[in-house]
Amino acid sequence: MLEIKNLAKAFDERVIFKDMDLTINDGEVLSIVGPSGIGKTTFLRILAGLLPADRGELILNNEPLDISGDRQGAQVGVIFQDFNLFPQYTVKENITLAPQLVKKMTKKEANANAEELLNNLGLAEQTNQYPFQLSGGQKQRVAIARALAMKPGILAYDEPTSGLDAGSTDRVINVIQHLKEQGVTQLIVTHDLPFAQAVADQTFDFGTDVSRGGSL
Ligand SMILES: Nc1ncnc2c1ncn2[C@@H]1O[C@H](COP(=O)(O)OP(=O)(O)OP(=O)(O)O)[C@@H](O)[C@H]1O
Repeated sequence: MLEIKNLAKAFDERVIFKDMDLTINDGEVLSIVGPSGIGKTTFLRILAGLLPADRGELILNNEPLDISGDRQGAQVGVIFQDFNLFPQYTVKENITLAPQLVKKMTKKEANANAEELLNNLGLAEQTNQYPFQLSGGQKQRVAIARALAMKPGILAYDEPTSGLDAGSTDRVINVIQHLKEQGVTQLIVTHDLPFAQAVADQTFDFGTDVSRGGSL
């Protein structure tokens, strides 16, 4: 379960959002919608531990997450729009490197874990390929597998259907539903309202469900 309490962020005195309260239960899919420039990516970067919040709490499975913008650990898995795969490594290496370095998994454990994830995500044939050899949808699923390999408490996506055709969007919906059945808690930032309606148990409107303006 992720609990967000009284979270606030300003850039140079300009309050992007404040009084943000939200709870996502285990295995739930939450979509975050709202107009361009309203603060969705800023929130995602705070959740990912890449940007500091000015106040508030993030509590994942009863453990407080650091909100200083310098978090260690991989409690939140994020799939960014450009996927950030390592171009010089194969699909399997992309998925097994961090678990060995950060989670201290043995190579054997990391490989077994990667193979299971690749099978589940329909990527078995791509195991030894490099990112440049993959389609956009395949790259995205590798990014999902890489995030899941770190066994995060929550998986978050930034605009996962942007640039995808209808068939690929359906595939993303299937992957999210499959992970939901396995109990993975997921948060999705999206502009795509039909997609949000198709996958989400709960929708948070960043335009209306947080306060902004004034001072912190
Ligand atoms: N590092 C920064 N310094 C100052 N202002 C910033 C910074 N990052 C974002 N902003 C501002 O914060 C506001 C929210 O931006 P953000 O990218 O979070 O919006 P968004 O809802 O994700 O938009 P979009 O849907 O277009 O991606 C914008 O006005 C943006 O200009």
